[in-house]
Amino acid sequence: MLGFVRRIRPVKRYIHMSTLLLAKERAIAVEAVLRASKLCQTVFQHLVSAETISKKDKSPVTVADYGAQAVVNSILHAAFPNDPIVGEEDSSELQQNKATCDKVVDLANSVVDSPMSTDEILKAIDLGMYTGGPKGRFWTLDPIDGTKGFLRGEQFAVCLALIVDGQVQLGVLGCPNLPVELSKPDGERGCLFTAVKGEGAYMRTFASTEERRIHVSNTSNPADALFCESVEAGHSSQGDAAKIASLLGITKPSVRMDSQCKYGVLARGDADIYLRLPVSATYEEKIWDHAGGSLLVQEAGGQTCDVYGKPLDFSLGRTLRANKGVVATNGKIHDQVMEAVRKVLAEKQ
Ligand SMILES: Nc1ncnc2c1ncn2[C@@H]1O[C@H](COP(=O)(O)O)[C@@H](OP(=O)(O)O)[C@H]1O
Ligand SMILES: [Mg+2]
Ligand SMILES: [Mg+2]
Ligand SMILES: [Mg+2]
Repeated sequence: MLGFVRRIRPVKRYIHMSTLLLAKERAIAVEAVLRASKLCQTVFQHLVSAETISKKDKSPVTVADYGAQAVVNSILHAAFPNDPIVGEEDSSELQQNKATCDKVVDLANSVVDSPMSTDEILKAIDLGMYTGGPKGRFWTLDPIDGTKGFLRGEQFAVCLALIVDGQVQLGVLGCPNLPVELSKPDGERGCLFTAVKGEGAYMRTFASTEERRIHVSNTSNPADALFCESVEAGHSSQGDAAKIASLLGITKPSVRMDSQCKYGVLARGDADIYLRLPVSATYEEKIWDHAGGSLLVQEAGGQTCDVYGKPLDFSLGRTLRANKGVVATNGKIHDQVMEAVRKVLAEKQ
């Protein structure tokens, strides 16, 4: 029994008034994601320098990854002690590095109400070692999705979702660097997306608790579509994406963006398609990279599936091993997009 988490005081609730289902889960998840997002912002301000970026030194993101996982897991465990967690990180490497570990402890304690010891923080991180699967309820956490974007000072997201009997029921994405309006990159940043299955998708800014319902775009001609894809060529085949775009008659360049922020911009209608096309035959997508984002797009009126048109299957453990890649659209152009995806993949056979 992890007695330490009882010391964390109940968190303030920000519940959308019409939310009936999973109200407590939603409120706790939002609070946990906001606190972890704050930790990530602190790390970026204090630990990321031009030198870090030029040397491809990943240590700041390592500190933020562990710190954010410790914070979210401890808040979840205090509120829902019986819920297992599938988290991306575990503490094994951290235990070998005292200097990094000390930084993680200080950071995590800067955003929780009651300080935790080193041992408590390591235990909180390792609450994330659950294997997932088809039965019961569990959370899945990506403490920083888009680690490369984080280091570049671009997009990243703290991503949390609740899965019950293999179905994603709740998703919360904290996107600290995402412009509130994509067309105003120098304007306000910091967006929090929330979706509960059957209850729609919502967005608020970090600065305000007021939520607004969001919807996918109305684009019905694929040629007019704006599509988004990863920045990293190793995560999604940009060549295949370009061929699919060309088949659809799309002439606008893609929006390249790290992390599940892509699902957020699609859900609020700023983009029409998100393509994630497999680069390697063996890579299995991780459930924490897609659970929250895919629910968000569906609840905003869009559609998601893999490159073969199969629904994403979150019931098989820590990865989406029955799926390959991801296609998400505003729904209205889904069939045309899938036809183009099939053609391009068939040409590769
Ligand atoms: N070969 C690969 N194909 C697809 N995704 C990959 C990959 N290697 C790593 N990733 C995942 O891509 C995620 C980032 O997605 P994106 O490219 O959309 O920003 C990473 O999440 P982390 O940054 O949390 O590790 C990682 O899990
Ligand atoms: Mg990730
Ligand atoms: Mg991550
Ligand atoms: Mg990672």
